[in-house]
Amino acid sequence: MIGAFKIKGGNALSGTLEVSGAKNAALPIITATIIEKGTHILHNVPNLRDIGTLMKLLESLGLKTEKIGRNSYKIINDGLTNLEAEYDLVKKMRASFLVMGPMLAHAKNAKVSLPGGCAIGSRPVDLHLKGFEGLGATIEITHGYVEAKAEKLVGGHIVLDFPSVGATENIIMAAVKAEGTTILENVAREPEIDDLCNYLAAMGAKIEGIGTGKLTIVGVEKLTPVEYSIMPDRIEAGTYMVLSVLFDGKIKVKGAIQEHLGSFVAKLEEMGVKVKFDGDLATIEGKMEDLKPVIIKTAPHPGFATDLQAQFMTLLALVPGTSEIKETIFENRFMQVPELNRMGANIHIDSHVSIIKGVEEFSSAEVMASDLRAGAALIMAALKAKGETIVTRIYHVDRGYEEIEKKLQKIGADIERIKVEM
Ligand SMILES: CC(=O)N[C@H]1[C@@H](OP(=O)(O)OP(=O)(O)OC[C@H]2O[C@@H](n3ccc(=O)[nH]c3=O)[C@H](O)[C@@H]2O)O[C@H](CO)[C@@H](O)[C@@H]1O
Ligand SMILES: C=C(OP(=O)(O)O)C(=O)O
Repeated sequence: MIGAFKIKGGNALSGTLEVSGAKNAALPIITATIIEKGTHILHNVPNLRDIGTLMKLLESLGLKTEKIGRNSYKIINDGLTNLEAEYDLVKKMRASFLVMGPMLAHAKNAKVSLPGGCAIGSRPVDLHLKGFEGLGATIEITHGYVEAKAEKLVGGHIVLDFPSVGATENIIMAAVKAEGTTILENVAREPEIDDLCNYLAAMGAKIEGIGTGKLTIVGVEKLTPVEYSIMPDRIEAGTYMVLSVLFDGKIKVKGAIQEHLGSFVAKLEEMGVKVKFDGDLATIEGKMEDLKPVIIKTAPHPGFATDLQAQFMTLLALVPGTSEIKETIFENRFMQVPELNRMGANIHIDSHVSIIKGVEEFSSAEVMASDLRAGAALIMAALKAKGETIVTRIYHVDRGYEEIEKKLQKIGADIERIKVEM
């Protein structure tokens, strides 16, 4: 038996959806607690499967983790008792590889299983490893594990070939306690990187250039554990804003930070949607029947986020005319397409481009979530489709959306968590 959502589409949804803490900020920040001994307190941590997996990994390394509130954790670091992050935990989630930089910073020694690829792409880690080498570590890869060691970490000048989010995070965390100054160029500028840097800076790390493509990190001897609250999830916010467009703007989104959503909002506006922000409350104005097709290309931030591509496709599938989405970050991130087509969409993949011809409506079907954002895209299609849709393999969705069915029920959705035979 496997978890699924049973969704009866067609209900008129309205109300306010609240965004939780950002998964993609919480995960690196949790790994950063490995760097320094002491008691770390984190708030606004979303209740997600990925968070549970990472806490287990931290425990396996010798840290103690305790949930001290609905979205708060106490992480006690009395020193690492194990310097090996095992395949069983790392394979469940790519972000597990982010323990490597912190372990190096803490113990100058780390053995971490290679994460391998996943449904959306091959997801290599060569840039992470080059960065560690640039800080003086030696790297050995044997039997599916990466072992990194250093007598001491020393500041270096590292220029990334590509602004990789994970590599930027891992290298920053390794560098904050390295001896001397590290200059990191062509780094990723995703808001989650700023959140990680702000967290490290709150602990006493010296990082200049936060929010830019060049970071200068002056190593410090010691950090001081602090209490920190994770930023809101801009991908969850974007997902719910797409849902709002699908329901003619009847849904407001609380916890949407305008500066995090620039190119996404620009695309909505190009389609004819008006987006207003009152603080962190986003309101959508526009009717589905008036929307125009658009051409989208995913890109590193501040470009259009790959993590919003699948959800946006659900919207474009119902917009008259022909839209296009080019995916440039991951080689296999159109897994939602055959499933959306099973629900009546007219989408054709030509290499890295999806050509989307708008249809009038979706029809209900049994469909399968292949990955996290594809799952969200299918749930939204199901909420629009007449009849009953079953979305299976929702464990993917649980990796990244906190209590999605409860949030959707509150705005009038007929969605229920069930078990089905697979
Ligand atoms: C730039 C980008 O949009 N990154 C996304 C990526 O981050 P994530 O950190 O997972 O991925 P990266 O940003 O590292 O990868 C971006 C690209 O760089 C390549 N690469 C990466 C590391 C490496 O060592 N070698 C290498 O070649 C990858 O194959 C990929 O094509 O997935 C996350 C989850 O979906 C998103 O939140 C991030 O926004
Ligand atoms: C694919 C995602 O996450 P991860 O990098 O953890 O696989 C995502 O957040 O959309």
